[in-house]
Amino acid sequence: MTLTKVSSAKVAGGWHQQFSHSATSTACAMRFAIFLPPQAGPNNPVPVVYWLSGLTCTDENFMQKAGAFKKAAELGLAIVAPDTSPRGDGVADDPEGSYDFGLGAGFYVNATQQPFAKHYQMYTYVVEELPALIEANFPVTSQRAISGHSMGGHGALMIALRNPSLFSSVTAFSPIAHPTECPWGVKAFTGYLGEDKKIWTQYDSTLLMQNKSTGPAALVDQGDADNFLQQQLKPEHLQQAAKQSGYPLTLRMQAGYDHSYFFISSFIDEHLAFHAQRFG
Ligand SMILES: CC(=O)Oc1ccc2c(C)cc(=O)oc2c1
Repeated sequence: MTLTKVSSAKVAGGWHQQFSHSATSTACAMRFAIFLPPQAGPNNPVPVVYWLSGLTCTDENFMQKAGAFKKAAELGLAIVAPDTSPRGDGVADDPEGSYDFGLGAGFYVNATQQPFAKHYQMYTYVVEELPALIEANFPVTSQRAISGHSMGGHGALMIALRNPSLFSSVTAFSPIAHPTECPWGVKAFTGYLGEDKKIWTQYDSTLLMQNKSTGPAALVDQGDADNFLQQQLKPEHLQQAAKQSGYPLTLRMQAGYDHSYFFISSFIDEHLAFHAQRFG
């Protein structure tokens, strides 16, 4: 598999790089960003934290705004940030061009509906194709954790819950915690997965957590001044699910924080430390 280097810059003693490659799962060129800490090398492979971004984002938002590099360098963690949807000529978009469906809004599911099914296979891309590519081409171990924001927080929780042997821990900022019961989720799942709500359940963190008493340790931070909290995010549903099943979830309400990267940058060090502790 050929990787094309798009950019490279030294940061925090390590390297931030962007690559594009031809992806099989999404049948198009995909771009991702990677941070390699200074200690990563052929004789010292490091664990990887996968970061899933939110609506409208690309591989760039987290890398430019989260302020994660110094802590990741200190802890010896690589970070990989994929794009949030397939893109390019021939990739279907929302005919209305909205920000919450289509390009930049893949929701980390495998679409079954036309015209999205050909390219919108973000679940397989993130769970299978990207980690295989990263582990074949960079000095990393097969130890993985996953984290994300909003739509990406939904993706991180859902992917960790469905793949407990692949991810040792999961953290999320402001996740869309119960997508089958909020407007963003209902719109995306109807468009990508169709009307059958039974199919939706496999992609809903709250419904998955309700039925699991064990799995990757989970940490969720949610700002209480987030404009999307009540209508879209519903973290209390996730907490109730964890209470019901006994799942190891820590949900922290953070006073005064909103939905932005100011919030993420305030707590990202703690999320990286949470993952590092579970890598051991
Ligand atoms: C860079 C940035 O602020 O990203 C951002 C802004 C808003 C949202 C919303 C509203 C939802 C989401 O899933 O992600 C997201 C990301």
